[in-house]
Amino acid sequence: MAPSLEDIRLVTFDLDGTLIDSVPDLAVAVDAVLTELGYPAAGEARVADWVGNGSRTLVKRALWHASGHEPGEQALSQAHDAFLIHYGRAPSEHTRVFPGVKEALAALHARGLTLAVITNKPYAFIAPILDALELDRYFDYAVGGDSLPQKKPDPAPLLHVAERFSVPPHACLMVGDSRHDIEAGRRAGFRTLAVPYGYNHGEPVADSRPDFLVESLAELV
Ligand SMILES: O=C(O)COP(=O)(O)O
Ligand SMILES: [Mg+2]
Repeated sequence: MAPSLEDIRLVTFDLDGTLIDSVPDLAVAVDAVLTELGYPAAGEARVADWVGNGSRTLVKRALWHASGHEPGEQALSQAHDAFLIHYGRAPSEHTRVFPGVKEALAALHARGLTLAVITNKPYAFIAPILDALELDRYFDYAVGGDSLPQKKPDPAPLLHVAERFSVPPHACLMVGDSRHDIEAGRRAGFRTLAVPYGYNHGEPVADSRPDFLVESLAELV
């Protein structure tokens, strides 16, 4: 049964793994960094396991896997800078919108709900990607992983958006693909909805007990 959104006024969406399949472009950038450092490419399947805690953590996991030890802060910073340059060159070339997403966003937007993106991805990449995939028109606001001192699973980015639009948390819904999204939503007092098709680190998102679970966001229409 489709979740009832009757008293929901604000919907916040995770980006990577929920709205967009971004791993193909993330993997190109990660693999470019690894290759420059003389390591073998990691490939999309591994990169998908490493996404979700922000770009610095993504690069840290890639270096750790390649070298067999935890990278030092300086080496990590250099590799992360290189990643940002590579990813910034083509952040949406092979990235696709998941099925059902556009229909759901269009329908919710038409109903007059406020829609926002809350991702752990750096803020600078959000607008270029949303523009290129023609999703920008649906969103009123976006928060990146570097917009505030805290990122998901901390509830702060969610509470920031609720406050920005003066909507009480119980009238807000967080939509995501991973435990971090559901945990952030629960801690913020939002209702939570999960999709099972994203990047959830081998841990079914149902295990984090979202209020709703849908196979596709088309079920929201
Ligand atoms: O880890 C990232 O860079 C982004 O992940 P998110 O959009 O799923 O929050
Ligand atoms: Mg995600």
